[in-house]
Amino acid sequence: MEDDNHTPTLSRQDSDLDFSFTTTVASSSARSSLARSSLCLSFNESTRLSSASASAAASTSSTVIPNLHSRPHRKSDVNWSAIKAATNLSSDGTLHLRHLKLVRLVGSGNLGRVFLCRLRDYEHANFAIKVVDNNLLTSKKLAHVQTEGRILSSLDHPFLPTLYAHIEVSHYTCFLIDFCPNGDLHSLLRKQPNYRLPIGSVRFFAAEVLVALEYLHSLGIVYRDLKPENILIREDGHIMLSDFDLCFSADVEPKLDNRTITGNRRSRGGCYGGSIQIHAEEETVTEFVAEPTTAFSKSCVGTHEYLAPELVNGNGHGSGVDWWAFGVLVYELLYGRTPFRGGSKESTLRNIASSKVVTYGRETETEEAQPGMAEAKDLIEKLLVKDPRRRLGCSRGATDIKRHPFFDGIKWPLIRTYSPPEHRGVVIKRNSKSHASHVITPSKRRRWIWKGLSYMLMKSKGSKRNLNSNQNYYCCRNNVL
Ligand SMILES: Nc1ncnc2c1ncn2[C@@H]1O[C@H](COP(=O)(O)OP(=O)(O)OP(=O)(O)O)[C@@H](O)[C@H]1O
Repeated sequence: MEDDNHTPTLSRQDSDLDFSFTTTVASSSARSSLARSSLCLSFNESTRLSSASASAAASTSSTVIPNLHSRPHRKSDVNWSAIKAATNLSSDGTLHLRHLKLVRLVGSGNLGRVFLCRLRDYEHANFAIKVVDNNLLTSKKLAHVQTEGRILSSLDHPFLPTLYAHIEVSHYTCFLIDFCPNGDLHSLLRKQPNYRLPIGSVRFFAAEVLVALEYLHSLGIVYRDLKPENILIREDGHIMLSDFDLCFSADVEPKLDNRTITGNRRSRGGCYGGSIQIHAEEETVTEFVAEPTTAFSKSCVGTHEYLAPELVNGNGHGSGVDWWAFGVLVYELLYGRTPFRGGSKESTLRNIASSKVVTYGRETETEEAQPGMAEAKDLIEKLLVKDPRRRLGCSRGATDIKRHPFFDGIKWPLIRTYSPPEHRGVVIKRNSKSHASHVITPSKRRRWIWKGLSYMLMKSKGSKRNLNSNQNYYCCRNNVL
């Protein structure tokens, strides 16, 4: 229970904080030791953090809770409900570290360590907490932490993390986000024969990443660190992009474009059948286009094997770097290696910058003849175009990539409902909402009110017909609450 006499000062809070993340815990990192690290050679002037503001940031102590009602995609999420319940019970209406219980270390990176944690009073909701020790970071890295916090707080998408709380305590910055128990795509690849995924799985993961990138671009965010290590697999088998410290923001004007497509329509020659006639038909479709237009940065950031040529050349780059990296990703998932990898990091960069075209190596004829393989290669070749002005995706964004034949048959608005592929090393929990009963949410309370109301109506009217209609109404409400 919350202490009623609680004074929200740092010293009082510190006494009941669980600072166990300061102790050394044996790592059970889901990330393989072969994971490729990101590089960062220079920074945009606009994102540089002065040491004065860095130390000011480090010394603040606050809990920043994102607006609990501004996440439409989380409306029925049990973790979100648990956070809301814990926050409502908190004496000052905010979440503190003392509300959390660290379970184990799941991984560590350049900026900090990530722990699995739970809310003390809602044991069934798992979260990941990224803990950054500001005292250990240079001002450049502190700027990255700030970027990550800013980006995380703006996201609301099923394939991106939800920031449940941003806690600044003493010299620690903590981000509470969704926990992904199935590790990352890099570790998953390394468990597969020849580090390769079947083409159906490649299509599934690529489609989800594409939708996540489209969302980021529509917010004007260029991701710049796409690689399998940063694609985490959620409990339900869907993906979650992570690691937003290398992102940069640009202007974007999402718009609806009309496009005319010509296709063939088949029709019967009369009311009762007859010969089939084929008509050439023009159709106008309205498409969502949201590609950052003014995106421009000269920083060389990312991971060697995934860097686009314009990044390597240092001539400045825009959102096209994400579409290049997307091509490298599809290639790696399909072939178990990246297309320009050389014997050293320098030779990798030389291969990327040179006009070398993408090659595929010696795959067996049977593998190459798999349905979808020709389309996958065509997609890769259209994405791995050195000149960003001619690269697929660079003018109209994800909309153009979604229409590529490799993704034929995907119903994009329904993508969240597709069953994720099963693989060795991934345990998919089909109904991740099974622990909903442990949290009393406002919507549940409303349901109880409705139940009570329908019971009262039933008693007052005494009619079976009315009872049924009330029940039906209640069921309908249930679906929309
Ligand atoms: N939400 C999560 N659920 C489960 N594991 C996670 C989660 N977020 C991060 N991890 C794991 O923790 C490790 C470090 O996380 P992350 O990459 O975010 O840290 P970082 O300090 O930003 O690293 P980087 O060096 O890539 O910048 C990774 O191995 C990742 O797999």
